[in-house]
Amino acid sequence: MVELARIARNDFVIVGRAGMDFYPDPPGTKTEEAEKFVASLGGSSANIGVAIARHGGRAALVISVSDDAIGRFCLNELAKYGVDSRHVRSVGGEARNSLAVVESRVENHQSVIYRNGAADFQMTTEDVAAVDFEAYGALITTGTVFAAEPSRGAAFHAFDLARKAGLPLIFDIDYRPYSWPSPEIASDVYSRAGRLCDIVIGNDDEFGFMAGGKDKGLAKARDLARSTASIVVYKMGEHGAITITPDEEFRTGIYPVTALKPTGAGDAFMGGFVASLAHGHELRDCVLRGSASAAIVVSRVGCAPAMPTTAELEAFLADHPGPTDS
Ligand SMILES: Nc1ncnc2c1ncn2[C@@H]1O[C@H](COP(=O)(O)OP(=O)(O)O)[C@@H](O)[C@H]1O
Ligand SMILES: O=C(O)C[C@@H](O)[C@H](O)C(=O)COP(=O)(O)O
Repeated sequence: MVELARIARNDFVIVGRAGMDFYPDPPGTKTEEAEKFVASLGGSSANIGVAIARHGGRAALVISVSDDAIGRFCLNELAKYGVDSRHVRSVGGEARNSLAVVESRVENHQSVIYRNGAADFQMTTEDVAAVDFEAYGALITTGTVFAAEPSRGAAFHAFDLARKAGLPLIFDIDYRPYSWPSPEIASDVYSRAGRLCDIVIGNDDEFGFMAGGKDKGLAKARDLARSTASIVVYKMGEHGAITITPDEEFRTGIYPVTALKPTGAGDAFMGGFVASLAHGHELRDCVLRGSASAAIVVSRVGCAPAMPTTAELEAFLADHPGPTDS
């Protein structure tokens, strides 16, 4: 385990992906009936980068995007949000950027994600070797990066280099079943990656996949906190979260809101959580501020554009009657 204090630098390097999201417009429209779509930046790692930037932190993405109009859209959007793209490589050939069509509705919600020949899987060990990890306060990885080569090897190489540079490793399990060759490989690779990390965050389904069965997910989370991780957050959507450290375990509730859609919650949670750690809040407050950030995002259209600033988060916390009992 490394010192988590370095997170206070509030300067994060994020290994993962950026994509384009399409939202059927107006909110509530079903995709199959849509005539108009609003486009915004997506991809869970990019969403986390935006969340951190909105909270006043610095975020740099280590990713590859397609060398075409969609990849350039992602680069333009990253610049607009103040997310550093100096480590982004554009890849040519047949690789295509991740594209998500995400409905702004809760009932019968549909998200369709196109990841055929995904450009982000083209990230190489050379790409990560070019990063000066010493310059950052912590590394964040979203787990889909481990689903295929060469990005799997590249992400493990980034772990090695970041660890040598003394960075805490923060892992969002981010399980996208369709990106993996099989659930067994996902479970093996996730377990290997999870054991290397200091902070592991995922929802109940994701820990279940890591453990090889939903009923074993919480035990897996506890096992990580007992053996290798300093903080594990086991999220349960509308049922809140269980936070586990080597010394304690506590439950937290959610901030009820009128949700417009279920997506983006995990990315907002991660951004709000790490930003709060960087600002020196107590662990329980970090979890609650992550949860409140997620509540704000599910009540707005989009994921990246919905991420709250710290001022918006403070205003939300001041107005809201408080989290549900856990
Ligand atoms: N409908 C909701 N209303 C308020 N908060 C929510 C809602 N859904 C999720 N959250 C918050 O977001 C956090 C992360 O949600 P979760 O669904 O577990 O993430 P993921 O996007 O990774 O599936 C939860 O722990 C909770 O605090
Ligand atoms: O991460 C993706 O590839 C999908 C995103 O582009 C999209 O913004 C989204 O739906 C994020 O929400 P999540 O699925 O709850 O992470």
